[in-house]
Amino acid sequence: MNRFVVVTGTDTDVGKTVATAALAAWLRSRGRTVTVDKPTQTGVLPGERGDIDEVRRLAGVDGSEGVRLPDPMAPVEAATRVGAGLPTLADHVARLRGAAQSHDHVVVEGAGGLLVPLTVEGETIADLASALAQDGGEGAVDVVVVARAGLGTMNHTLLTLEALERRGLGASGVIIGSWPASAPEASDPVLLGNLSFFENLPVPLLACLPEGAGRLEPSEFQVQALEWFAEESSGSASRHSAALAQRLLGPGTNR
Ligand SMILES: Nc1ncnc2c1ncn2[C@@H]1O[C@H](COP(=O)(O)OP(=O)(O)OP(=O)(O)O)[C@@H](O)[C@H]1O
Ligand SMILES: C[C@H](N)[C@H](N)CCCCCC(=O)O
Ligand SMILES: [Mg+2]
Repeated sequence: MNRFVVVTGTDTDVGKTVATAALAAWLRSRGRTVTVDKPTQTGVLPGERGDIDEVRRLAGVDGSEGVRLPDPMAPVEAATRVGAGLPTLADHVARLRGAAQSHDHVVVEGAGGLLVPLTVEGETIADLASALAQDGGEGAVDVVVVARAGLGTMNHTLLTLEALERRGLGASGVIIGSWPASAPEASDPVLLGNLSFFENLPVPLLACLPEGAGRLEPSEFQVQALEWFAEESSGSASRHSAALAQRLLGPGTNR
């Protein structure tokens, strides 16, 4: 069973945090112990609420941060601005492996998109996923890509999948971070086309999170998260989370 789920995105602000919370809530509902980690949290002051606090609130799981920096920028630049250091890749791996000792799954949320440098040496969340995979053996890591629903997402999604592939890290699937409310795909040809694009990717569309999901009450969020990852074809998209469920939860648990 896979231990680490690395949640990356096609960009910043695509819904990684809500997707991380939804994945954590889904795993928890399946009886798994889950923790979440944000290796580099930028744009948040000490005492303010960061992405992990949001995931904690929505999904009811515990969590950790590798480093927190106040400027809303990429990690290396944010660290330079305040003269702070950054954890090394080995520091991140050690912290995450520590978290994995006491949890069935560690869900890791990157900062921005796949190739944003997280360390002074320029390593990215893709390098972190590779390091965890090497450490944990084959199949120890799932990489999930969160993508936008609207115009521009085809290019960003394909670039991200290609970059993963090039690094020998197949994506386990894609999550649409925020699908506009009230089924506008019926009247919006761009959304209709994008839905078909996502459904025909070589990797599964795992979930299509409704716009405003992060504003749901946590109890409701946790109930709905099960439906977002359900196998049935309903609502806006037919979803294919069976493979991920099997990898994360074991055989015969794809519902
Ligand atoms: N609790 C929330 N309620 C409503 N909207 C939210 C909430 N949290 C985030 N959003 C909005 O959802 C969108 C996606 O934000 P999110 O934090 O999920 O992005 P992200 O992909 O995690 O980016 P980052 O790289 O900063 O981690 C943003 O436009 C943000 O303003
Ligand atoms: C501050 C922001 N919300 C993220 N945490 C950091 C995003 C870095 C993106 C860098 C880039 O791709 O240009
Ligand atoms: Mg986030």
